[in-house]
Amino acid sequence: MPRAPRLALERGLYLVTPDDPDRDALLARVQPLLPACACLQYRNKQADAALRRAQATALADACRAAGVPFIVNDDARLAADLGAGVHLGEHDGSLAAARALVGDDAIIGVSCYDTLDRARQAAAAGADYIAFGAFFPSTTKPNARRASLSLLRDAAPLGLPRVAIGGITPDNARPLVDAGADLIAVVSGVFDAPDPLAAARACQALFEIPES
Ligand SMILES: Cc1ncc(COP(=O)(O)OP(=O)(O)O)c(N)n1
Ligand SMILES: Cc1ncsc1CCOP(=O)(O)O
Ligand SMILES: [Mg+2]
Repeated sequence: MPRAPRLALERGLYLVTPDDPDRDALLARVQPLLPACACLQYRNKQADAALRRAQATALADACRAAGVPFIVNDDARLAADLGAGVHLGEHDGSLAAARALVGDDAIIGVSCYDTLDRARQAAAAGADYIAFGAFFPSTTKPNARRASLSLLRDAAPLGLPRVAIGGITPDNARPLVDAGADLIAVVSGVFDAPDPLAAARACQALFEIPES
């Protein structure tokens, strides 16, 4: 029987934060975008533990107020302390250890990169979503390994939400959605856009069913 996450994951934009060195500045960049997000991930690969905790706490409060599921990258301990979900990559510990920390109701997402085998293992271990990518060259993570579109289709029988990541913009995301991505995870395609709110809305609009 599948577990129900605390806040159900809707299809749409999975916004991921850039490496901002300031708590209030990051909050000011993210907060206006929350109405256009299905989900937010706090990711900061430059910050020390104190800044990460301060930024994650501020974002967790903002997400709670906006009704947006909140996920912490890499750090299940921090996620557990904030009542958040956690995203785990291949170097971020086991799903079982994270589950023991965050509890049964929290969302745990797993990076599956370019392999269906990893997705099968994540599904069997109780992941709440599986993430594939990078689908395009990424300035945020230039050395990310690349994935092919067919993976999104091939992962459908696993029955979990499929997340696509890596170099995604409102202009290149359509084929990912058509191939079955339930969420598109985006950093620079929103935050580096001339108008981040317009970019976020354009990503979210890709999931809207056109009126007939
Ligand atoms: C939604 C989503 N997908 C993939 C990743 C990448 O995770 P990981 O491989 O652990 O790399 P880092 O993000 O930790 O550099 C992600 N964070 N989110
Ligand atoms: C964390 C991560 N994993 C694969 S690509 C990537 C970075 C995503 O950022 P961007 O949307 O700017 O390419
Ligand atoms: Mg990681």
